Amino acid sequence: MTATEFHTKPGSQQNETKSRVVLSARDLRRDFGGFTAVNNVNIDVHHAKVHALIGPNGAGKTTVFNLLTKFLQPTSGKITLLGQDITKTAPARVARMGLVRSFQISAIFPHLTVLENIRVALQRPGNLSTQFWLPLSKLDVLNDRAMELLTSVGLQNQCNSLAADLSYGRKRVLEIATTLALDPKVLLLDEPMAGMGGEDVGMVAELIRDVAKTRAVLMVEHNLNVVSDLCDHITVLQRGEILAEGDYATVSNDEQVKIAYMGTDHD
Ligand SMILES: Nc1ncnc2c1ncn2[C@@H]1O[C@H](COP(=O)(O)OP(=O)(O)OP(=O)(O)O)[C@@H](O)[C@H]1O
Repeated sequence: MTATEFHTKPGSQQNETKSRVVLSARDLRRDFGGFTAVNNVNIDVHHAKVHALIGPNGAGKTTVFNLLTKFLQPTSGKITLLGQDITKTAPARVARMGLVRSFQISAIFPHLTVLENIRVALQRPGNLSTQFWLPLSKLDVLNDRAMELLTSVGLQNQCNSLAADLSYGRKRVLEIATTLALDPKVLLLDEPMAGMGGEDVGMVAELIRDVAKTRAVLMVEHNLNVVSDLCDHITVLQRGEILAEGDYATVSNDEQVKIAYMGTDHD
């Protein structure tokens, strides 16, 4: 199976046990002028699960991400985070409430070391941002926590390397680690495997699996091998609306999904 073909994977069905919803969207809609990019979208993201948002180009995945993180305001609908209505809440406040979005590799400071990158990220939740005028050495209190975080993502041996010198995959791991410094309850990842080779994909998939043991992960992902291996629940979008949802076995067996992906109704 190639990464873009949607085939049934025998034995890939996973039990979807009833669990706690931490992020939900109801009747989400977003218009751009006269064009409706997202319509009637309902999503429930569960604690300790990996949820994928997939669909062909232009399906509305990025728009849904921007709506959930409040970078875009919905035309209508309701978004709830940890039981609180965030439909009209500003993005910065939503992030402080625990909904954190990964900003790809560009979010890393390339000329700081790996450890310094994490220390900078740790300043935010620790209210140390007002201490920017202090010398970096004053931030040594953060080293223990930073090393703990780096160890948890397997970057402890690169702690003194410049971020710029890391491999592409490790840069992505570092970037995810900087988001973990905010201790998110829900982590949104936009194409975390984009541009990666097989070995790096395996490393980042392992990290995401680990991260999702204690928080919800919602990810846009084009690589269907990754989706089938990693994701507990999948929402398939097409032309801004939900085409199918369920575990991988369910959506991969859905005739509408096969047609959307293959442009045909046979395997
Ligand atoms: N700011 C905007 N103004 C007008 N149209 C927009 C805007 N943002 C997105 N769209 C349109 O909304 C539709 C959904 O776009 P979106 O980027 O959400 O899709 P996507 O599923 O993320 O696509 P891709 O996989 O190609 O990134 C597209 O037709 C796009 O052209």
